[in-house]
Amino acid sequence: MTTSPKKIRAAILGASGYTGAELIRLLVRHPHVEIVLMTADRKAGQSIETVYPHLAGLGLPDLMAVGDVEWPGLELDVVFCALPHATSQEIIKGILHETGHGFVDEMIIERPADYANAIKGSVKVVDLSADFRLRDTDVYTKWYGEYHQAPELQKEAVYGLTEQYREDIKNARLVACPGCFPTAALLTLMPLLAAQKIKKDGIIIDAKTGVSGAGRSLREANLFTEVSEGMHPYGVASHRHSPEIEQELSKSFGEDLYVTFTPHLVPMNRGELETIYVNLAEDQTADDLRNHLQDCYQDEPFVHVVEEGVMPATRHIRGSNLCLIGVFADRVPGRAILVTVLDNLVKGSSGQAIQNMNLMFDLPETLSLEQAPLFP
Ligand SMILES: NC(=O)C1=CN([C@@H]2O[C@H](COP(=O)(O)OP(=O)(O)OC[C@H]3O[C@@H](n4cnc5c(N)ncnc54)[C@H](OP(=O)(O)O)[C@@H]3O)[C@@H](O)[C@H]2O)C=CC1
Ligand SMILES: CC(=O)N[C@@H](CCC(=O)OP(=O)(O)O)C(=O)O
Repeated sequence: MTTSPKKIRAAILGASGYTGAELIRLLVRHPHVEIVLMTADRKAGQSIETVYPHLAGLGLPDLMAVGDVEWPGLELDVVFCALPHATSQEIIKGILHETGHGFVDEMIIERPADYANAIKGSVKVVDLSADFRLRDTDVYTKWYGEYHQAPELQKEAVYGLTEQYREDIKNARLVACPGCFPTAALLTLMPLLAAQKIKKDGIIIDAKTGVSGAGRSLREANLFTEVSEGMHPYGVASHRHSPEIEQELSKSFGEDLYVTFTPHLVPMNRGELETIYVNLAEDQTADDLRNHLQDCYQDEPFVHVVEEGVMPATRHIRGSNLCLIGVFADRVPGRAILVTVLDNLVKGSSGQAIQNMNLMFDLPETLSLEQAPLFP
């Protein structure tokens, strides 16, 4: 007689948000995961089908306020944190505190007993927010405008760009999933810079994103009337993803570098497209870049380099964990243009988070992420 293995007990903090809903959509098909806790803020107390009728009939727990959670007895194995940045760090600090590896600071953890015995020593945290992505505390303060509440964990966290940091992610207890724009930019540029196929100077990342990237909170700037039938840049020369992209690219290249990064909001629900302009290194051609990227990603389940002449588009990745990369020669000598697409709510956040969780639990990386994109 075979016994079925015990399921991974998962919590989704911020389950009523866009990335939270996407975690639910994907995880309910995961053969080894059971969602035992879901939290919300304004929506606390409601059932998930009230908030999201598309998630009806799945037998999920109701949404709770974080402060009302009876942590003891939950015996969580993994916590997905899909909360706004700055909110995540305090809660994660509290959760990891009681594992015996945490860093005690009674001034900051006001009610550590709330978490006492709730969490097993082996609990793992997958954070979707920006709180643990930047290594340097001062850089975090500069770009996010506040002091970090858990600087030790900031140093400990593993940057969750799966294809680059797979081995570190497997052994991590806290993974900081990259932002959606950095995911596309880094998957495209890190292998090229590491192999010195492109120059470090003059990299331009022109990004377009769907409106769900801004989250579900009501913001004037995201009203239908503000967004439909037009497009506009935002965060020009000041977007928080610039230092995140530079941190990782500098590591790949081995020297500090800067990028010009400009995101644009376009009237679609989800999806992201980056057109990236680079200067080729000596003796390199666009074909060399394509061949190199194809070699790097040939065994990857989710990152694909399209054949010459094929144009990646957001409709090719919608609802999937795919990232597609196209490489084109510029007519300006010595330059190339790369086009990268992914779904901000899947590979750009929740899908990548689950990919990382699979690694952290020694499971096949593709579990619950295999579905093809929704097309047309
Ligand atoms: N959207 C995207 O494409 C991406 C988002 N991310 C990051 O993921 C995280 C979640 O984003 P997203 O899902 O878009 O955001 P949403 O605004 O859609 O959802 C935020 C969630 O957090 C809850 N929440 C808000 N404030 C608090 C609080 N003070 N305490 C406890 N819970 C709170 C909300 O509850 P309620 O609804 O009840 O108010 C909701 O469940 C963010 O850090 C974001 O930057 C990363 C990559 C891509
Ligand atoms: C349309 C829109 O606003 N998109 C968000 C990107 C979402 C994301 O990845 O943000 P975090 O770094 O906070 O996780 C933005 O540009 O800030």
